[in-house]
Amino acid sequence: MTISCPPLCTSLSCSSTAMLRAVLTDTRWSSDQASGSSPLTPCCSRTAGSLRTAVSRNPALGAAAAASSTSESSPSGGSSSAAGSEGLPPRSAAAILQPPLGLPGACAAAAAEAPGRPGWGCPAAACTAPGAAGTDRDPGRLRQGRSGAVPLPLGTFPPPSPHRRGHGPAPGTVPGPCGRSWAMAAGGTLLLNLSPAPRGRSRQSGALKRKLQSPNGNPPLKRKRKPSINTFKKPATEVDIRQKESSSQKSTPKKQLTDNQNENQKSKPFIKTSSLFRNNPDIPKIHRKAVQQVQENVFTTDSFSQLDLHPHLISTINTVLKISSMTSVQKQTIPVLLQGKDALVRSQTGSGKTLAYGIPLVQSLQGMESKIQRSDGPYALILVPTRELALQSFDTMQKLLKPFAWIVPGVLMGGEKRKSEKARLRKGINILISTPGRLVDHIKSTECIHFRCTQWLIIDEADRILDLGFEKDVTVILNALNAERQTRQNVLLSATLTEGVTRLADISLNDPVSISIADETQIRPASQMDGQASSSSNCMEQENFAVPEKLKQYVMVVPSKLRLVTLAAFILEKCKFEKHHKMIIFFSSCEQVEFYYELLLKVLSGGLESEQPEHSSLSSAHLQFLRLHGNMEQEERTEVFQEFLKSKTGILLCTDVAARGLDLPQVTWIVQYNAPASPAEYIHRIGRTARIGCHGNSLLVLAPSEAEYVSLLASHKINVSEMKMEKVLSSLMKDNRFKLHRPGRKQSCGTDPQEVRERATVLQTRFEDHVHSSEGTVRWAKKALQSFLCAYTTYPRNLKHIFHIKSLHLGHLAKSFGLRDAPQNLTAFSAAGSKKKAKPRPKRSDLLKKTRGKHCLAEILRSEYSSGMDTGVSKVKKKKNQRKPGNQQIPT
Ligand SMILES: Nc1ncnc2c1ncn2[C@@H]1O[C@H](COP(=O)(O)OP(=O)(O)OP(=O)(O)O)[C@@H](O)[C@H]1O
Repeated sequence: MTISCPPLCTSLSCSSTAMLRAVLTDTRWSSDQASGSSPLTPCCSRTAGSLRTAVSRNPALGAAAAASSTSESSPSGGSSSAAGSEGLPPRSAAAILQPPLGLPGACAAAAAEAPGRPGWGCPAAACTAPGAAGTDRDPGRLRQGRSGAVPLPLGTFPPPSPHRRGHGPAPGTVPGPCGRSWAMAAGGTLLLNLSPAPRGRSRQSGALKRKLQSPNGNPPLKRKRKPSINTFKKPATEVDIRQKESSSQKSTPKKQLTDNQNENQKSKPFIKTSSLFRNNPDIPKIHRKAVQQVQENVFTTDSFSQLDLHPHLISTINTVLKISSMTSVQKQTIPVLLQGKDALVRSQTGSGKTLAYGIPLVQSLQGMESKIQRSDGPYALILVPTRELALQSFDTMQKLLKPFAWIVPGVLMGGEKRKSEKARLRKGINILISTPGRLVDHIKSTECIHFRCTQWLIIDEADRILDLGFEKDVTVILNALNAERQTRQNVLLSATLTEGVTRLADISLNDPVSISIADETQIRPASQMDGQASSSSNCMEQENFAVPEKLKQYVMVVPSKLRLVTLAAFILEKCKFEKHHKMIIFFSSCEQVEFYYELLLKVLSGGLESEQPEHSSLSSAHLQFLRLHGNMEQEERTEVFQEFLKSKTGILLCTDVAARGLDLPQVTWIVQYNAPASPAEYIHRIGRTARIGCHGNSLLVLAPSEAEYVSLLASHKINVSEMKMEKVLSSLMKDNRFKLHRPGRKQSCGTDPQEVRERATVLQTRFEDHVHSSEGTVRWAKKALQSFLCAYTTYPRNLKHIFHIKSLHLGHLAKSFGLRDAPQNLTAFSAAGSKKKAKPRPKRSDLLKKTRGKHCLAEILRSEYSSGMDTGVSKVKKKKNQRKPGNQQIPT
């Protein structure tokens, strides 16, 4: 069978598509040609490069970070910590990560504007782009800024900066564009401080700013507090917290304090605990259109025996897999594939797509005229994006092949010794399941691998395989297949077949049948598809994905400072007090997973109880934490996967490595602690629960500045209900480990909001105490925070208005990593040991060439899915002592 490709479509601008087309028309595409064309790589390079350059070249980072700190624990008098939350306008994380004003070439919003995805705008262009206007690197703004303060009529408020939505103004100030403050001056005139604040004059301008913020001309209270000598050494006691809380309750607004009152404050004992509940941005009202979700009928009443299948195969399905009737996608897909046709299959998560291709594959292979020999090599190639999914698919194929023992399945997935994989390939594998990276590695280095008999190519999670920068790998694989055999049956599957896949399908599938369970016309023959090519791609552009019927979706808007305690309260509520829950929590980077795993384990699971024997009777022994991410040793990764697969309860902290395809039974809650990069990824993450007709729940945690994400989901017909943070926090009332002991206080009943806050503060203090218990843990927290910021810059351009690094408040964020202050040395990890002088910002073309910067971000994204051969990323070793935060080696 020859794959006939349609004439070259001019609308296919994507280079990868062109590559693939060339491959599929049997033009041999050299890997050299292919190598430069992955759009992801240069963008990663650019983003990470920009970030690294910005961070490492900015000598003022420490000062900038200090200015954004929010903790009350730091000494005041000119020290860092007061500014962020207690009076001065918050400094965004972008400011910390960006080059200083006035440096050559520092015009662009380096970190913030630098994209990590194909098609993102060039950083140089960003200085004139609307998104960049209003930053303090905007040349236009600078010129304007030199004119100094601009009086506005009374009551005239400046328009809020698009990137500071939801941040409430500090007392006496209104945050303005460019991260500057609008101050209420005497006489009721609003003054905009537009001075660009050159570095040498920052103290002066800071003083001016403080004066402007204080109506009586006095510097704000924070600046007048007496510094503590023993800032971080003495752990906070509950008495400290109580005093802190009561003083904060009684205190009048800062701007109304007289000097006398300030003196009183000075005499109070130093309090180390942060003010979790003050100066948080308002939680915006969630406006969401009630949308009709796309829903599919998962089940049919038709049994497998209605199909023309081998009786042993039917009995295996019934007895080994314990399945009797077909799901909709199976009913639609199996007959099509049995007819030898190509197919493009879309059906909701957990609807049985694996068997939809597995059953016809086994049926066709077992019935081949000349019996399959092991030495024939692969008859079928199944590509999947992750190792765990490879293992899972292998497991399913093994079960299906039970009665047909002469057909040998095998898996190549990285992380295993290449030698043993080669030996297995030499012996012969008839159904080869692999991740693309690992297969390419073998194509290049294993002589015995061949595809002379390969008649099936199945790409599961096809959209993911393409958008992860695997195009190059897929190109190499298709080249290898085409070189040895021209005819093949091709199948692409996913719950979210996006536009990119449709383009690939147009060129890679031969007269395919498009099967989409949610569509009204569920099966469209290839002939109809040809005539409707454009409408088909329009349908994909719309990207309305089906959501399992019994899945309840929630969203919770939580200010950055409160994220960690709220997550902890949620875990306690579901997994300790309600019990019988099995939960998956998604984070945006491997470092965060490692960090939060240790932290939650220590603080919630009673790891600290040895240090606090009085609480040992309140052990949370039921909480079983596990973690899974791409930087773990494969052996441990498999162990964790198997353990979570079999367990009935537990909490798995993971990256998107677990987002696709994994069928983990009895998962009741999916928590997305960091929002996914696209609605498609949202669908896959939540799809780890409510599978095959079961019930399930999901919770998406958003910052106030990210609340608009809800509308975005609604535009894809995804409905979420709001869950209130206060309600989640109130579950801390059930855990007396976090009770603040006040002498003479009666046992409270119900949920006194003040007591909830006290308990949240106690819990936050526990987190902070643990993080600050050693230098290693502090460094680890900073590294996790840095990786979060790095990942934050990779949101695609069309989501930048929601997830913009400029919207983040570094000091507040630091709290959610258990840090008492905004970190002052985020450069440490990228510039450690480097004594190079600050260089002018490299040109974009240079950034594209640089590989060092590329590694940072590319590894964050790709290490999750790598072949396991050559990442160069520091692996999390299995040995216990190497996992201890204190022993953590920070890669430079
Ligand atoms: N006909 C059926 N009846 C009952 N259960 C089934 C049937 N077919 C498959 N299953 C079970 O449904 C679960 C989900 O199947 P599968 O993993 O293939 O879903 P999927 O559609 O590939 O999901 P995802 O899109 O997340 O990859 C599995 O546990 C599988 O054993």
